[in-house]
Amino acid sequence: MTAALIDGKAIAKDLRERISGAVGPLEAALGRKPGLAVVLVGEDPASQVYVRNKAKLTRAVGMESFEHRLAADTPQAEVEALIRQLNEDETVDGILLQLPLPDGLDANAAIALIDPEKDVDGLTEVNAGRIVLGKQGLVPCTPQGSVILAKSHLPDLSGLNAVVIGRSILVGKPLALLLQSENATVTMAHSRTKDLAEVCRSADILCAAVGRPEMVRGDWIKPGATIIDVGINRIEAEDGTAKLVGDVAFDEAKEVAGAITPVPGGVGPMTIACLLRNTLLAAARRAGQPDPQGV
Ligand SMILES: Nc1nc(=O)c2c([nH]1)NC[C@@H]1CN(c3ccc(C(=O)N[C@@H](CCC(=O)O)C(=O)O)cc3)C=[N+]21
Ligand SMILES: [Mg+2]
Repeated sequence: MTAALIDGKAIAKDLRERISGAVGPLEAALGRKPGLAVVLVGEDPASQVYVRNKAKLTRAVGMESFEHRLAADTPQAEVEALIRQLNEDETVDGILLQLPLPDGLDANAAIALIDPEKDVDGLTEVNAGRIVLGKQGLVPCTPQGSVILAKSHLPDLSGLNAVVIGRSILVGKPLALLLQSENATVTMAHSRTKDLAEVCRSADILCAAVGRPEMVRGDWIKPGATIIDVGINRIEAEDGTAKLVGDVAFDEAKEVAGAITPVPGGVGPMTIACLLRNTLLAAARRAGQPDPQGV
């Protein structure tokens, strides 16, 4: 058996095109483009690539991109002053503080300052609380993208067994809640879970978000299951070059699963598309406009 490939790159492109179509009418209503501010502290090369891609795709859908690059030794007070300034800036609809921050900086204290209506990463207590309460808010991008990919193959998740490995604040925890709100029966597994392989074998939908290269093996997978691989791990290939792999051993998994997301080209591109979607929603809501439809 060979699994169907869930093409995150194509699904993300399609979502960005629909976002792009909604930006024009919103721009007319606002009298300006929706704006996304990205704050990058320090010089982590992987973060720099990611921030550059985001800025390019933000402009490609017709939004304004504001980039703020601060030195790795920037004092906490200066990071916080920038966030306060972006909160006040009417042309900024979304604020993304690129994580992790360099050592010595307190990410939680900085995130807590972000205006929840501009919190396009969905990391503030207000937006986390809204997910728990089932209220409308801004949902973290990677979990949102993961659910869109799962539903692209399985439109109705109702009654299915979903297993999420990983319980991070950015991904695992909100992903489990979103799957539950789709009426899946959700198990939140993690590094201390007993008989993890056996738990995974119960999954109709298996989401791996642990950050361990190829940890999930083929024999952990129920035949026909849908696999959402959230991991993006940079490892050294046999020939010494760098390559990206997920948290799932793809070549083994594809022989057993019904459908699987590749890495790269799976959840990663969806994360960025959902960030743009959140920026669009934040811009509309801040202006008292209805949520754009069809995105
Ligand atoms: N506050 C915050 N929010 C984030 O969402 C956030 C963050 N900080 N810090 C860093 C991580 C990383 N991240 C990625 C998103 C997309 C790809 C992506 O599109 N990857 C491509 C491959 C890119 C390549 O080739 O390197 C893919 O999977 O196909 C990767 C990584 C978001 N992050
Ligand atoms: Mg864990």
